[in-house]
Amino acid sequence: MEDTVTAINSLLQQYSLYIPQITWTDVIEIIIIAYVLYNVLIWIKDTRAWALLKGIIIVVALVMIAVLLNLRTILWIAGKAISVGIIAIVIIFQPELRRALEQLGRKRVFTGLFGFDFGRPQQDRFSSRTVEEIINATYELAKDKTGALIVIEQDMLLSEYEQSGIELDAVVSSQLLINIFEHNTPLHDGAVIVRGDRIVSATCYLTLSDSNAISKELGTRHRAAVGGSENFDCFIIVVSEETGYVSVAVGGELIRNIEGEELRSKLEYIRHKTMDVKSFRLWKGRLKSEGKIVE
Ligand SMILES: Nc1ncnc2c1ncn2[C@@H]1O[C@H](COP(=O)(O)OP(=O)(O)OP(=O)(O)O)[C@@H](O)[C@H]1O
Repeated sequence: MEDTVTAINSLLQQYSLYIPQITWTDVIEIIIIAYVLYNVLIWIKDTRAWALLKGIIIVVALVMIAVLLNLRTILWIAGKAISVGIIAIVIIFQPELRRALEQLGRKRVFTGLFGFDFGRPQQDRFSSRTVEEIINATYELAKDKTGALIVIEQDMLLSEYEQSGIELDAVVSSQLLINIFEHNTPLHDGAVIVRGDRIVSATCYLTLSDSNAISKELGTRHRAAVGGSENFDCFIIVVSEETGYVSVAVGGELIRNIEGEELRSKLEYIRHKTMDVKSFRLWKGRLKSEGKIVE
């Protein structure tokens, strides 16, 4: 065996070829870098950074042409512009970078590894009665094409959104939810925040998402649902005034036009566990493959 390895090595050396030794740390590094790059590219694709990336590719192509033609003045300007450009990118994309870091912080990798989970005690988040009340209200509102935005708190406290609205402290009931979103009533605008079995606030303002992935046919209500779920780990239900479709958003992703049974199964799930982006994507994929959602 050793003879074979030596023979192969001398053969490679003869042709000036060199195969580096790959250790298990190299493999780990390759996996980590591939994972990080993949996620950065996905993030770029879903934000304004996508247009920026295309701009950078064009600039790099122009610089390469300048190198080939030895255009020294242009190369000098490009060299000086790089450091300023990097600072400018950080300033321009500060909101996206902040959101990306927040999303990273929300991933359960570290809490799982080191055990510092600041979540609540292991008990049901809300009762199955609350699930039924939310579902009844949602589909009643959908039937009448009354727009609604219901934010269900998971692990992260939604105080920021809560404070932007009018404080309530009422047990969740379908009648109350329907009443809140009734047109031309003082509380119908904005979102309702549900914490446990109670509605804590109405007319709340959620941060609008600036994601390019949101369909152009959707307006600010859906954009607010996506934006709200980008910043916090909440589960958001949207009823469209235009179509009567029920959609849900988690982690900046939206599933449109879902059926009551699907919504019930997910609300039952988050009664006991936190729904994160990964499980939401898996659910989205399954619904798509089963043809249960229309996009
Ligand atoms: N940032 C926000 N936070 C909470 N609610 C919002 C926000 N922006 C808009 N809304 C709600 O969305 C309503 C406007 O919805 P709009 O028609 O623009 O959205 P849409 O996504 O097209 O929904 P629909 O299908 O219901 O028309 C507002 O009246 C308000 O109630």
